[in-house]
Amino acid sequence: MPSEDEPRARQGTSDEMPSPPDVGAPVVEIRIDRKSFVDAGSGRERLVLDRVELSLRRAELVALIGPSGCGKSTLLHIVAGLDPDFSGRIHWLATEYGRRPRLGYVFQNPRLLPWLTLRGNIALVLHARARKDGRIEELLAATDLTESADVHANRLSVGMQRRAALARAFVVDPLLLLMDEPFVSLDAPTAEQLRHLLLDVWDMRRPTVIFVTHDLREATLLADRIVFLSRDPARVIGEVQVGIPRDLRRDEVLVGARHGELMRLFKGFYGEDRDGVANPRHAAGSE
Ligand SMILES: Nc1ncnc2c1ncn2[C@@H]1O[C@H](COP(=O)(O)OP(=O)(O)OP(=O)(O)O)[C@@H](O)[C@H]1O
Repeated sequence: MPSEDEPRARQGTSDEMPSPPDVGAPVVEIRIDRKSFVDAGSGRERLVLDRVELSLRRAELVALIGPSGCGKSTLLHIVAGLDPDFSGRIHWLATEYGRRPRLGYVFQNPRLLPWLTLRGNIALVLHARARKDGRIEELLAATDLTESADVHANRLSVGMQRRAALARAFVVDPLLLLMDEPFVSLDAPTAEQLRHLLLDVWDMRRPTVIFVTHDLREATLLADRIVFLSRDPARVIGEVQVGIPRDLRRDEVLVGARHGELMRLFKGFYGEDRDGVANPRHAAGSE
């Protein structure tokens, strides 16, 4: 694993491949010079993110991998504007006056309001006019939830709640979608089904996506590019283009072979035990 003192390397070498042809102009340049938290116990300041730089392009899917607790969720929060307490700059390039664009956010926990129906949860994020323009029905159909639309959220299965969270994130037609381990702790077949569903729904509008995962195979299947973070503090220690053409992502043999190749890179960063990165708790059945 590269030591903290080594200069940050954009790794890839033999794994370097050009971006997919339909990846477009830059959407955002993320530069986090420093992000720290005050430790509640000791009262000391702890540096979590240190000089993290990353840019995302239109219609690009980027996976963020790093050790548990290294600061991945913190990074997403900063990009989403949920945590303004950092030094650096989130530079939006695809909107007028550099305004933050429409964002979708899929949290680890679906965070549905239990007293509302599934449709009500999705409608909640929309203006009144947009509730009537057919997009809710479109997303319900795309996520195979039409028949459950009037069921209260607390009566939905976990898999259905995750699908509803996807529908709610996509319904605002985001320019950028942030996802924090969206399929964590699902059983392996349900998680795989949802990954494919994500690709289908993504294909309808093709937003830029950045998602956190501990699962290298999930990153290989879904992402165009994988960014690897170190811990204490988190820095970008490498990135790689996955290089699987989008129309071949369902080819299990191809994905499996590329996963094997990328695993060598992964072990180079995190070592054999990969403690806290490919934690079985997070990456059920995939390593
Ligand atoms: N509000 C907060 N106050 C103090 N410390 C925090 C706060 N939020 C996060 N932290 C700490 O910052 C570090 C990074 O947390 P973060 O949740 O971003 O990590 P992560 O990489 O997403 O973790 P995981 O992979 O386990 O989900 C952790 O040590 C965490 O305890």
